[in-house]
Amino acid sequence: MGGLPVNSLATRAPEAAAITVPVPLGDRAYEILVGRGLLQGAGARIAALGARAAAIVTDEHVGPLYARSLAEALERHGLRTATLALPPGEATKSYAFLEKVCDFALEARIERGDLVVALGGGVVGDLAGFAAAVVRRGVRFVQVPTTLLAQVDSSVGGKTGINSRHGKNLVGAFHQPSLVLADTAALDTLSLREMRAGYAEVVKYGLIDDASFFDWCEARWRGVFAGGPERDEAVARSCRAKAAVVVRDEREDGDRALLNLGHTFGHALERITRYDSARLVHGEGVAIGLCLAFRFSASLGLCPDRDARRVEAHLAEAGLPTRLNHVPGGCGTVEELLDAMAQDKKVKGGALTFILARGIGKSFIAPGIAADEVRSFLKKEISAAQP
Ligand SMILES: NC(=O)c1ccc[n+]([C@@H]2O[C@H](COP(=O)([O-])OP(=O)(O)OC[C@H]3O[C@@H](n4cnc5c(N)ncnc54)[C@H](O)[C@@H]3O)[C@@H](O)[C@H]2O)c1
Ligand SMILES: O=C(O)C(=O)C[C@@H](O)[C@H](O)[C@H](O)COP(=O)(O)O
Ligand SMILES: [Zn+2]
Repeated sequence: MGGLPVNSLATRAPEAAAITVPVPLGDRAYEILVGRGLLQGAGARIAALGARAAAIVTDEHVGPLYARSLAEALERHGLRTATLALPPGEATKSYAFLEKVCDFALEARIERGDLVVALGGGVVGDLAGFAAAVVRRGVRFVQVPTTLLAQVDSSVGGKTGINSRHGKNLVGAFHQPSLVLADTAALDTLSLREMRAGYAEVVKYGLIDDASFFDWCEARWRGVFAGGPERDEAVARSCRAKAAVVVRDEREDGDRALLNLGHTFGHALERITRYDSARLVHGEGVAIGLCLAFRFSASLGLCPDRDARRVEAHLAEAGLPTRLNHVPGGCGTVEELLDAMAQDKKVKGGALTFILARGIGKSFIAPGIAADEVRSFLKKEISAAQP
């Protein structure tokens, strides 16, 4: 990783005050720190965990921007470091790259008391977190999320894993990080497409159970994108919402499934587009999935049409795809979509579980949804999309 990092820590403003969101999970409790410029103090904060070495896992976009300065900061605090930069994109969440990350951590002599540090988006976080869960049957890890999606969602809660040809995230483990450091200034270098994708997961929290947060999103979303105080507020509010769910149901025996709102459809679309980030990224699948979940709820007579329209209008206003015909290269057939959904982790006794809504902020878990209900809804969605 040659050359000067574009966002060298040396050129940054002094460390800003952090908003702290606690995740009180007993002996695995940890803190999420949110703030502009937090990477500046990352060396001290990570060193305080007491490790002697850190294996930094990043990708080839994020590495040149932030990895060298993070490694130097850790080394200044006495940690030995090694850095691995992986190809960016969803296809990297695979068996092949899991092996590479595990071997890298072992070659770096990462012991159980040491750290894997995931520096990047959700792809790096899920993959490196899973490697940390299985190397030596579990080493500690730190999340340093650098996308909006990773800061508001994937870095929190301990779901780690990779994709399989059978479906999304089908191989993985629950493994909580020891610390999450979300420097919201890191989002200044993120593409607009990826900001939008992450924003879909922000909106999701409002739709699940916080209508006033959805109102706030409608009024303030431009500040989140522009990097105003709204950005830190959106990240912190999202983390608080997610932490509250994770603390009451860490392993998704119940309520945690609410965080899957929009994902039954979204994950099916990711599989159909073969995890090709050029066609569809996770947050875009979630945006379409949120709209479908609301329209499906409305079609079942559960949710007012006007709420479904409001969800779609807001996501479209923020530049996100909202319909099946917005998937570049096509969304597949109804049967292909149903086939992909059949591998969803919420399936029970062969029947689909959906997260549906009675309105904005009124989502609920709906088990036992008949495939025929979904089939006729998808047929209507696809035929409505035909020119
Ligand atoms: N574990 C969970 O609870 C959870 C939650 C939500 C999503 N996910 C997973 O997260 C993944 C998606 O994560 P993502 O949206 O962060 O995608 P990503 O990790 O692919 O990152 C998106 C792109 O942005 C680039 N990038 C990252 N940070 C950057 C920065 N600061 N500046 C410039 N470029 C930057 C990356 O290189 C990549 O090209 C999916 O695999 C999804 O399944 C997991
Ligand atoms: O943390 C959770 O729980 C979520 O469901 C958050 C989702 O945004 C995320 O995409 C998660 O990876 C999906 O989990 P999965 O169990 O459906 O694979
Ligand atoms: Zn998600």
